[in-house]
Amino acid sequence: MTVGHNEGGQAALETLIIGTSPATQRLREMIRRVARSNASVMLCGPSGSGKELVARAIHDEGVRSGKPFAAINCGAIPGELIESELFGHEKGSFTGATARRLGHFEASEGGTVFLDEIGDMRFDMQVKLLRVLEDRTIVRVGSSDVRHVDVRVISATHQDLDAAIAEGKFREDLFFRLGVVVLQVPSLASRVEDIPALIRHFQRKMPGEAKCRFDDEAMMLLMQHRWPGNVRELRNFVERASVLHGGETLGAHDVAMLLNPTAALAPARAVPSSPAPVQAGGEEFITAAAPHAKTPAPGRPIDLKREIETIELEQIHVALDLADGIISEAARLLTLKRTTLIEKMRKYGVQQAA
Ligand SMILES: Nc1ncnc2c1ncn2[C@@H]1O[C@H](COP(=O)(O)OP(=O)(O)OP(=O)(O)O)[C@@H](O)[C@H]1O
Repeated sequence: MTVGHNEGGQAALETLIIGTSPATQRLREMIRRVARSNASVMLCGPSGSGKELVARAIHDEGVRSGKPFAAINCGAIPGELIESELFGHEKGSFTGATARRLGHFEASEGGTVFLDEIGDMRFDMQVKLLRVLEDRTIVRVGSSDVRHVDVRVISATHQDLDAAIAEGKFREDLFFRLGVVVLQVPSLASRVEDIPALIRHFQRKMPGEAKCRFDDEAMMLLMQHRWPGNVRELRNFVERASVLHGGETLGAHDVAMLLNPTAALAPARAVPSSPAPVQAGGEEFITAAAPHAKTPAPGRPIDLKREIETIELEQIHVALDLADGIISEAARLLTLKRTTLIEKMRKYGVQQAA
């Protein structure tokens, strides 16, 4: 469960939402506009794209900034507890309710409640939330007193709520109430120009770690990666790179390895997840999965040569690990001539084991 309270903190939007891509500039502009109003905002976007950060930014930029901000992950709270989490309960209202407890709506009076993963909210709870949005009142569990609350509601989802509405799992009237303004938070793949600035930002936030640098090819590879985990994945990548390569300048092959950390665990991990060994020309070899052969994002060009080189480099590392660095053995696994493998290793700057 994610619950956080923030008593203000007026960071400039540019230092909070990092990036200069057109998509990020538009997003900041929308944040400024909605922050001036009190309207309910629904944030849509893939996991790790920064929806919670945007919710905090809307709160911090608006008149409620000095008041509490509570973030609640609706998907992480058991269905039977969510009502009490949000609206509170009276002592003895259910087993375990040993004392009266304020819910987040009352505790955040004057501020903002951020309901993350709203698509996971149970249908019966959706009805109760709708009443809060319509009347601005809550009723604690075990009480009949109706209490007025002054709270702004921001919600977020990475799910297709249209489909959930069509299947009868999400109330359409609640959707309209929650999404007076619907903001799309873009995926990282659709704003790759932000990547260098985001890397610097995350490096600054890791004061204990020596920074690593990325050469031009490494940066190009980072900008071509699909980032299925979005900014969260990039943050984890920067952390991994700093821990393993602090103070170094990384090239494309280092980045390829860091982007696919399980390859470094071969043979213990990479091989079992690969398809079973197959026989070809009387020789057994491993058909390794192609971890970077991903579905392209709609409308984005694919640099096929670079994709293939990334996969090739990863598989060279996997084979070398499997072969304990013995090049002739790695070449056999890759069904390459030894000299061809050495040529490829030179091309990618892969060191031969001492
Ligand atoms: N534009 C940005 N500038 C700086 N940091 C960012 C940006 N976007 C996202 N982040 C960081 O990326 C991480 C993931 O963001 P966040 O938790 O807000 O994503 P989310 O969309 O709410 O994810 P989920 O759907 O899984 O809850 C956080 O550490 C957040 O601070």
